[in-house]
Amino acid sequence: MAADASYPAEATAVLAVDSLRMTYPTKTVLADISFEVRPAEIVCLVGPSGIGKTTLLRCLGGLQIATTGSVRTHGSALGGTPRHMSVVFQDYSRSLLPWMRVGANVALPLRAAGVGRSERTRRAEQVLGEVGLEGTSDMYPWQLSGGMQQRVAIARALVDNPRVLLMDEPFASVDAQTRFELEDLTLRIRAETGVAAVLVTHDIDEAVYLGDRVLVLSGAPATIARSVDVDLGQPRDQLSTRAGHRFGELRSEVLREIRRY
Ligand SMILES: Nc1ncnc2c1ncn2[C@@H]1O[C@H](COP(=O)(O)OP(=O)(O)OP(=O)(O)O)[C@@H](O)[C@H]1O
Repeated sequence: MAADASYPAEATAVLAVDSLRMTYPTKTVLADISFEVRPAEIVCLVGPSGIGKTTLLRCLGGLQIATTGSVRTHGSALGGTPRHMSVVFQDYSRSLLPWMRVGANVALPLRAAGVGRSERTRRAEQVLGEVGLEGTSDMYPWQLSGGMQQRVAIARALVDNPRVLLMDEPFASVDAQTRFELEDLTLRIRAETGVAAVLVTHDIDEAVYLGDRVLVLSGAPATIARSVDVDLGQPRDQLSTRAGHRFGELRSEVLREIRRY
């Protein structure tokens, strides 16, 4: 796995969550959540529906403020979503702006950061190429397939060279074949850029296939019931990795933990 050479040597975690607790007016959803994410690591979050996965991801991204506890990135406390962090949501049709062309959609974070037009255009073209969408800059998102639109959303998340990607069920709205392609795209991007990712998924096989670690949330309020190290090595392959004995063991381990509650 490619570690990021530009990452400060003294820092060991791109994200450090300590004793996080989240209480909504009606109930406490998360309690005492602590974990770290290292540079270039993919951590998958799984757990039953309604357990608090999205809530946790929103707290990690500074989109929601935890009731108590802390989220630190590069050693500093979060105050909103930092520039080196990007979020990819499940619903690409709502996250892309339909009145803007693909290139402009991808370049949005750079525009917000005050990057000039020619550099924005250059970088958007480059990152569209990296996700396999060269030549689509002048199209509108609605002229592309669902899988292509999610690639545009991933390109936009990558355009400003993030150190952490937060992904909330990013492949749940595409067909099975496209899902495999986007999973492999995520692994390739991580290998090439050293970006770390926290990915929420309902699909246990996907969590094991993509993750270096799978965190299982359970209970009410939810805690991390189990952290499973995925010792499958890299690179992974949709056919041979998933058919392997160890893959089956890891999948069973995660499933057992989810079913326990
Ligand atoms: N803004 C809010 N105000 C009050 N309760 C909320 C709010 N957002 C989420 N909740 C509640 O918090 C709990 C966790 O929701 P969350 O969406 O984080 O779960 P999840 O594990 O991501 O669910 P799913 O897997 O179905 O997407 C749910 O009971 C939900 O109703």
